[in-house]
Amino acid sequence: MLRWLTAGESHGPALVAVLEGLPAGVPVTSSDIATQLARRRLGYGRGARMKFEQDKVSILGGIRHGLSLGGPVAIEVGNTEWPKWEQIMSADPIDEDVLAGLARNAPLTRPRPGHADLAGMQKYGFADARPILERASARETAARVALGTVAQQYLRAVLGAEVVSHVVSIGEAQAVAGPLPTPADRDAIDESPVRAYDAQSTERMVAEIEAAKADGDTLGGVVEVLVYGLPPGLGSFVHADRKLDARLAGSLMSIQAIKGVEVGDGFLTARRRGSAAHDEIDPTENGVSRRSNRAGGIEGGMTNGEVLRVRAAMKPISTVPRALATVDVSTGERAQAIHQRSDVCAVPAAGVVAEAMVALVVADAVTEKFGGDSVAETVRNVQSYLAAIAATRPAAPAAADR
Ligand SMILES: Cc1cc2nc3c(=O)[nH]c(=O)nc-3n(C[C@H](O)[C@H](O)[C@H](O)COP(=O)(O)O)c2cc1C
Ligand SMILES: C=C(O[C@@H]1CC(C(=O)O)=C[C@@H](OP(=O)(O)O)[C@H]1O)C(=O)O
Repeated sequence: MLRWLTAGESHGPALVAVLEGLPAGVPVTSSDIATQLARRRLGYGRGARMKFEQDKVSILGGIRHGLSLGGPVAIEVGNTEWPKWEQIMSADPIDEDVLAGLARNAPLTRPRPGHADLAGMQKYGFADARPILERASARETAARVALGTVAQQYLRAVLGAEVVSHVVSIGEAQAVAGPLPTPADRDAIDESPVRAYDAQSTERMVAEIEAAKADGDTLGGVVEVLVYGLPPGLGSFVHADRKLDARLAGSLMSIQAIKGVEVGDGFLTARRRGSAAHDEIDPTENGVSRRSNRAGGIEGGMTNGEVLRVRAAMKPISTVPRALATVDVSTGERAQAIHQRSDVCAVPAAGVVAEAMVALVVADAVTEKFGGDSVAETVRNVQSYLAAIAATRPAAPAAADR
């Protein structure tokens, strides 16, 4: 079993992340993590903060000389913005007069519709949105991406599995239909400013973001995550909390601003007849083959050996420059919601975060199925299972379209 936790605020000194349950021998370096964190920062439509802030990675425990030790892995992602916020976000009490003199510390009393502000202020008893937005902020996703990097390294080491993501739509700009991207397409996707798979979609999505920005508006969209190289049988049908599709949906939905999740063809499948909804199976000389992968690689809460395919829908950013109507909680009067700087669209970044969440959930399911205190032991267990099911394994994953 893998367990993980993050802590830290958006403008605090650092985010911290802990991953427990990882076997010994997984290759991980701080530069692997920094590379993934840099991918999360990219993307057309992100706000000013992405340009001037850096993610400062330190591995604090669980790794020695580039390999995991079997104990909890602890990672710190420093917020380089911290010096500007040191007094406002100080853990220790600060002199009231000093605080009162800081313009940035003025209470935020005009909650943004769509953000955590108002319900959070009510729930935790604050008259200021600052203590709410600091933790609700998607800054926390940097810690998730750090953990996801470790999970991806584990999946690669024990199964040779690879996680890929791309942006399917931004606002009304939808990617053109075509074959699914593979791990070989990863660099090309990252070179697209919106992390779309083809140049034509990139151009339309960039134009969509530019139009929203010019209108003082924001945008959401849909990302897709694919995992190549998974064996059949991860997850289970036997109980609600062991179903892999349910676990993937929950973890994707836990990403800030994600409001919908699809497994395989998802909502489209609901419109089809049964004869056109499933993936027919043929025997082959060395295993089986499926004619399609509409199920997205999951049947009965378990992987079936096809490419795992899930989508997550992100709502538009709620800090809308053309500010939305709200109430000033200090006066009870009508007001316009807080707006300072903000992202116009963070869908490309959300795809990188979604990769991390999928990697963590799948890695957890792999530890359950194959156990092992070291990578070598897990690999032995994987090999023995694969040999036992050789006759009914997919010989080659079915082709599917985006
Ligand atoms: C990568 C990423 C960046 C985000 N950037 C912003 C932002 O700049 N401004 C904003 O208001 N919301 C942003 N959000 C969304 C908010 O964090 C989110 O809407 C808020 O925490 C409320 O949670 P909910 O939308 O899940 O209900 C971002 C989300 C992600 C995943
Ligand atoms: C800092 C990050 O994202 C932040 C997520 C976020 C939000 O409300 O979720 C709001 C913005 O922060 P600020 O209000 O300080 O400009 C984003 O920049 C990050 O992703 O590293």
